Amino acid sequence: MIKARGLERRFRRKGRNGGEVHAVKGVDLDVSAGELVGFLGPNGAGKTTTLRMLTTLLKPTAGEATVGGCDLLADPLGVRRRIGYVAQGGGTAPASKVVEEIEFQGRLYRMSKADALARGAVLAEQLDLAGLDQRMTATLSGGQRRRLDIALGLIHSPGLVFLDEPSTGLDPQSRANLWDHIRRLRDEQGVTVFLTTHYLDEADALSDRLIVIDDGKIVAEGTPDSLKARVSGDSVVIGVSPESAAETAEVAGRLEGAHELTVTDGTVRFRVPRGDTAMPELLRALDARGIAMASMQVHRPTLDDVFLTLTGRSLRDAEEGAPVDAAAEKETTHVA
Ligand SMILES: Nc1ncnc2c1ncn2[C@@H]1O[C@H](COP(=O)(O)OP(=O)(O)OP(=O)(O)O)[C@@H](O)[C@H]1O
Repeated sequence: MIKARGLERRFRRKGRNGGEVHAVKGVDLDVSAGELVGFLGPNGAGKTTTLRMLTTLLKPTAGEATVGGCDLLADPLGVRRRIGYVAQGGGTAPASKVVEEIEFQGRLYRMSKADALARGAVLAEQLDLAGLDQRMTATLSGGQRRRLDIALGLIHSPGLVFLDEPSTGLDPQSRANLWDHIRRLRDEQGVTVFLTTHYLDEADALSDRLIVIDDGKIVAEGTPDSLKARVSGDSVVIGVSPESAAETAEVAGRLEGAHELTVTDGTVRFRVPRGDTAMPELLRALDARGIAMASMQVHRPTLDDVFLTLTGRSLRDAEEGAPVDAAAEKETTHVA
């Protein structure tokens, strides 16, 4: 469905300070039909720029790709006919009725009014929007508006849909509901889904496969579980009194495979291959020395741990350090 080789995009910064931003630095992608792929990275990593290239909205500075079986550079129209694109923030006009948006989107794809409305009715059923066609889009809830954005992106029945940050701005319940709908698009309609996200939970819950991008380059790829398996061991955090912290660390350090040991005041942190089996042994050893444990947490590795292992930074820290102009020139309309 998607095959990209060496995709690159540079931007020239406007203004006196000028300079160049190398937003995407040679990206290779392979996505098969029926996959639900998450494209994960911090703000400013190059996700939207990659997506805009793959959807023909932005010309690559270098590289090549086929999307939906059509060559990106030689046949952009063919690509557009075969894909749906739901931009960050969507593209509905607040003063339009839902039915008008559906008709308008159908017209962009040269569909007859009757065909657009018939397809709109099917999508409304699938995306839980039935009965809302006479509502002004401004009166829809965040979740309903996001589902309408997706319905508009699917009006021409594309086999591949690109979703840019689909759940941004939604409350937890609407996000979970939207994830359900996205999963069903793939499971029940067979639509291939390529979505960008900087939410670890979204990437984890939704994607069959994750592609992680940082600073314009792919830094990892695999199922969420296989990526987590790259982080060696469970993370353990033990709380003891500050006076017994050093001795606790010494005991923990003797556990088989214990590593990344640190001590701060009364908190001892380390990683160990199997936290669940190591803990009883540690408890017995501390007990024998008369050390009382005040608290204990054992965590399976998270995608944030994966990102930290790969880049030396936590995904959240990377977000905080992201450039502020990342939102510049974001698309807010659907591909026509
Ligand atoms: N039109 C533009 N002109 C100049 N720089 C740009 C332009 N578009 C993007 N950039 C820069 O390219 C880099 C990648 O931006 P991009 O929007 O692709 O990141 P992103 O991973 O999608 O981030 P976000 O999660 O915030 O959407 C950033 O440094 C951004 O500032």
